[in-house]
Amino acid sequence: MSSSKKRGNIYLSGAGPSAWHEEYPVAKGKRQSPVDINTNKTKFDPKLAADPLTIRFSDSCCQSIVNTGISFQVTSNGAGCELSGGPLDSTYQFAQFHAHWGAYLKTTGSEHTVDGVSYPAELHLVHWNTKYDDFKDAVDKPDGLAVIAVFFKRGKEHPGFGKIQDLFSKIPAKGAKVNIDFEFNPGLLMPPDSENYWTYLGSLTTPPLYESVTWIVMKEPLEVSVEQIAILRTLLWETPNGVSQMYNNFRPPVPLRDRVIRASFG
Ligand SMILES: NS(=O)(=O)c1ccc(CCCCO)cc1
Ligand SMILES: [Zn+2]
Repeated sequence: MSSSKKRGNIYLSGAGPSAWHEEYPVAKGKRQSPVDINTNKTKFDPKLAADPLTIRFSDSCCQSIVNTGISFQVTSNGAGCELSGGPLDSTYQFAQFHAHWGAYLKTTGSEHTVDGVSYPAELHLVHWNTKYDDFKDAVDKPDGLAVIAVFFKRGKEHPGFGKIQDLFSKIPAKGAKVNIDFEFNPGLLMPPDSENYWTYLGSLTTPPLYESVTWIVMKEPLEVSVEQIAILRTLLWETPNGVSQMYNNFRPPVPLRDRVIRASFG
């Protein structure tokens, strides 16, 4: 078994994201993610406001949390959690949320950037198009997924996210999974104003990098405390030098190519 396979850390094995194209040629494709959102080049689209994005979450949709080896992932059966309107032509069902973050005392961490500026972390709420049978069927289709991205910024504590972080100690290693036996509404993780967003056609930001995602990037970040950002790094992952704290599990922005990022606001 090659060391990169044994140490399945896609960010630290070999040259990391810049080498992904060797195994996944689509990494150099025409609709890859994440991207830098240059606010001078985004285009307001009144149609996005005419048919408002409808985001529905429920108290009973989060079932378990797992250490995927590259992030935490809260998995849902999607009950009562659906996304429609805005840039979407059909109903998408919630499947899971996870996040990406940076290193101690660094400003990087998010995957998307805004005018070249990173946030310390970025949350992804992943949904699949219900025109397909299930997530697995949808995951590699051009209109298969819709992901809501929420930037985290340092500020006041977010008790709701803290409830999820309290479970991190129970999933110390890749593959570890525990049930969530309390009500948690993922809507808690949306910023106060979720009317203003950017949207563009992109991809998964980790291998297999399928070009199947309609991205919906919230303009307003969610405030979490500096301690909560630090707690993200208490999750553990495998590295070529053994098990260590999980951080820098983000892909840096890739070229926008022939795409325009639309804004739901003027
Ligand atoms: N960072 S992301 O939101 O683009 C994202 C979402 C979902 C997956 C899972 C792909 C499973 C392939 O079988 C991978 C990445
Ligand atoms: Zn992600």
